Amino acid sequence: MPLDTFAHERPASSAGLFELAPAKINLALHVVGQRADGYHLLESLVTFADMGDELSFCLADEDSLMVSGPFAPALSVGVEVDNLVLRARDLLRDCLLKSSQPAPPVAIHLEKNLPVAAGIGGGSADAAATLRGLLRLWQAEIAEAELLALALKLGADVPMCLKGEALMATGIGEDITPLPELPSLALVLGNPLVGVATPDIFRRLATKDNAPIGQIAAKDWMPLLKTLRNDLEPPARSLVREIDQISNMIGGEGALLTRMSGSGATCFGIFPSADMAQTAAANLCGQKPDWYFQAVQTVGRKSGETS
Ligand SMILES: C[C@@](CO)(OP(=O)(O)O)[C@H](O)COP(=O)(O)OP(=O)(O)OC[C@H]1O[C@@H](n2ccc(N)nc2=O)[C@H](O)[C@@H]1O
Ligand SMILES: Nc1ncnc2c1ncn2[C@@H]1O[C@H](COP(=O)(O)OP(=O)(O)O)[C@@H](O)[C@H]1O
Repeated sequence: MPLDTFAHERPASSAGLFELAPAKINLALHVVGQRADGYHLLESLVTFADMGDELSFCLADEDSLMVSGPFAPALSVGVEVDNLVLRARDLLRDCLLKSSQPAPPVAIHLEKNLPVAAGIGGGSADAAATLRGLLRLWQAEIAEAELLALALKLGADVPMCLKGEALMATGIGEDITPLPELPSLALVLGNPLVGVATPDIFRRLATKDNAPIGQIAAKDWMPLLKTLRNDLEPPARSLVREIDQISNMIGGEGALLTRMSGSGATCFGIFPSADMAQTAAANLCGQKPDWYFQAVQTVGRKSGETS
């Protein structure tokens, strides 16, 4: 028997300890420099959706990972060993065994609801949810700084996904300042289902020392967000021509603002209300049934409707 079994069928029961791996949304992303190792220095205003991949964890006789859901097929090639869920499990187990904490075999089920290589951090969110879930399942303890360091080994976005709250990320994405004042927003996410490799987009950047976001002291978030950008948008638009189209389609439904998240190709629109976002997503699905459109509400301070 292989150590990790991998299948796309939903298991008979997905009972077990549950973790949501919410979609990450970069409301703004400024590239402000580059480190000697090639990683880029960012300032990014990040929030998280109320939906995402869904993971469950059960103690078992042997380790396994089962993947189901609409985007499971997108993970089918070569990801049996590379899956960030397995990398997170193995890294955490190694770390716990060093402090003599037990980390017995576990059956993991991943319901892949988020498009893959889409700029909304599905893999990073899965890795973070695995760390959170296994710590609970194994009733293990680890200092927060050590956990964040472990998360960073899995990817620059994994520490922020561990937090799952509105925040400002600096450094390569790992320096996190919570932004509890950021309101909950009604968004529509749209993706043409063209996967984008993050390194390709960073490589195509024309300028790496762009104007920073700087101090945030906002009361009126919409005017502030309109002054901010995603510096990865021009290189992504030049690579994936559908980004123009999807952004215009979301804008045409009455969004107050449209932007791309992360390295793309997912674009989002901010809508005045959850009802308007739901209607817009339904209209967009009707126009392009083969693309991905999803209305979401982001985490954050509840402040009624977006102005
Ligand atoms: C661009 C962002 C914005 O939130 O999101 P996604 O588009 O991936 O969702 C992130 O910075 C992605 O973070 P993550 O996907 O965890 O990146 P990693 O696995 O650590 O790195 C993948 C590759 O992206 C590039 N990279 C990543 C982060 C960064 N600050 N500078 C970089 O240059 C490097 O080429 C690296 O080899
Ligand atoms: N559980 C996972 N979910 C998604 N992608 C994964 C996962 N494990 C490994 N990957 C790999 O990580 C890469 C980035 O995926 P993802 O996190 O979805 O996109 P992005 O970095 O654009 O937000 C993909 O090319 C995929 O092969």
